[in-house]
Amino acid sequence: QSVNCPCESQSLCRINHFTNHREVTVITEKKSDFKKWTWEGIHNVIHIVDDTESEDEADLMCYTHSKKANYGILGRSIESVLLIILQSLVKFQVDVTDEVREYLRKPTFDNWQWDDPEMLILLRQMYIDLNLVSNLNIEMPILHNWLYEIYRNYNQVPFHNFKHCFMVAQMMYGLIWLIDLPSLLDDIEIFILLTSAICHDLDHPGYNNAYQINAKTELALRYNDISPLENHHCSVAFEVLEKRHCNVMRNLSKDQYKRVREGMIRCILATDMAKHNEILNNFKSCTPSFDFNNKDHKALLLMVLLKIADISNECRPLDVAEPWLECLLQEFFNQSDIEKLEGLPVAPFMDREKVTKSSSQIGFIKFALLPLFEALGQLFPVIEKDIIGPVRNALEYYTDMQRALEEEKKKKDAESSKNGITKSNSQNKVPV
Ligand SMILES: Nc1nc2c(ncn2[C@@H]2O[C@H](COP(=O)(O)O)[C@@H](O)[C@H]2O)c(=O)[nH]1
Ligand SMILES: [Zn+2]
Repeated sequence: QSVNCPCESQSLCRINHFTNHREVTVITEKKSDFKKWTWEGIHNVIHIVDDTESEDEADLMCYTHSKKANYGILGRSIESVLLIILQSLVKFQVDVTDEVREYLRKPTFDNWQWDDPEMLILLRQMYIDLNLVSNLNIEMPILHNWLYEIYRNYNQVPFHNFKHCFMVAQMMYGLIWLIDLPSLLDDIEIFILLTSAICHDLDHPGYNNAYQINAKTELALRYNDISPLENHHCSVAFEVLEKRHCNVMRNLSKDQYKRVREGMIRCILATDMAKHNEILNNFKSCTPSFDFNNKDHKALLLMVLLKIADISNECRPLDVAEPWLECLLQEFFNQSDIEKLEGLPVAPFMDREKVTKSSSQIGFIKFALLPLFEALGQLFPVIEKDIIGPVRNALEYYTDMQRALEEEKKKKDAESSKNGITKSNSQNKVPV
């Protein structure tokens, strides 16, 4: 399912067949606006608070010369990054209404109604409304710089992009309020949860760990095949945070910084689905006697919360969740197409010949999603109605869809045999 890409950069598009073409067109249309912006002009407009001016200049310039490998430039033109920065600059001045602040806490939040600069503003609002800005003494210009940098470091791939980062953060934010976590955890733990959610897929290339390992990519070699992607996301997160002008932790004590770093590393590494059952089983064994004074229990809780936020699309309304599934399948198919071309192993759940929306979701919801959500529900029954309920509905929806597909296949098979076509000749396969 390759797409004719309107942009000129064929080499990037080979990797990113599924770039958001609407956005590409919009950006191409707006390209002329950017002619008047010079790098120097941009640099003056963005109030970067930093003592190491020359380093910043180099950082900004890396877009034009692609000095760094990937780091958020996959499938994205320099103009698109600038557009976002400029729009956000204007919008960061804007206050978010009480109505939107309330809506932002709901799992029914619809990301498709919001553009990227608006999402940056909403992320900022989360830090404000959780009192992290005031209690952890986060300076507003630094928070802005950090958010731009986060935005820049997500690639424009079909699923693991900035919108996914936003949605995971938004679900985490919703859970924090729904469970009333500020009454159970301290500011540092809340900061770990939200910041890990924002950083957890930084610079994702759109190809999973299996691909990294089988294709012996730079990341697999660097991390010895051990969660290469999650190690990379985490490493990029701290690279960004280490820049003085982006260091939202710069007013924390050494001890607080250490806690944040340990917590974020633990949470982000936990998002590797290969560790799913191990983490779930550990969590289930501690929930009957969960103790908020026990460090290990709390560490597990934080990991489970991030994992839940990460895979939570199916607890969204159907019109929000289904486009996300389409994005995920696009990314899967993109990978399996390349794997076939390169002669690498192809996972059946990524193969366009074998997978449908329903087959993909039934297994995932039954065996990965629900067991995890229900384990958290044991500890916090308050999530039953708004979080677990919609997942059960989604399972029903996809089960019906699968049944309908099978019925259709049976009918077609019967028709074929009536017309003398043998079953093995039939092309109407229902993928499993
Ligand atoms: N079949 C589905 N797989 C899903 C869905 N949501 C997530 N996932 C898988 O889990 C990982 C999550 O980790 P991430 O950190 O990479 O985002 C993701 O890559 C998918 O493989 C879903 O709704 N259906
Ligand atoms: Zn993710």
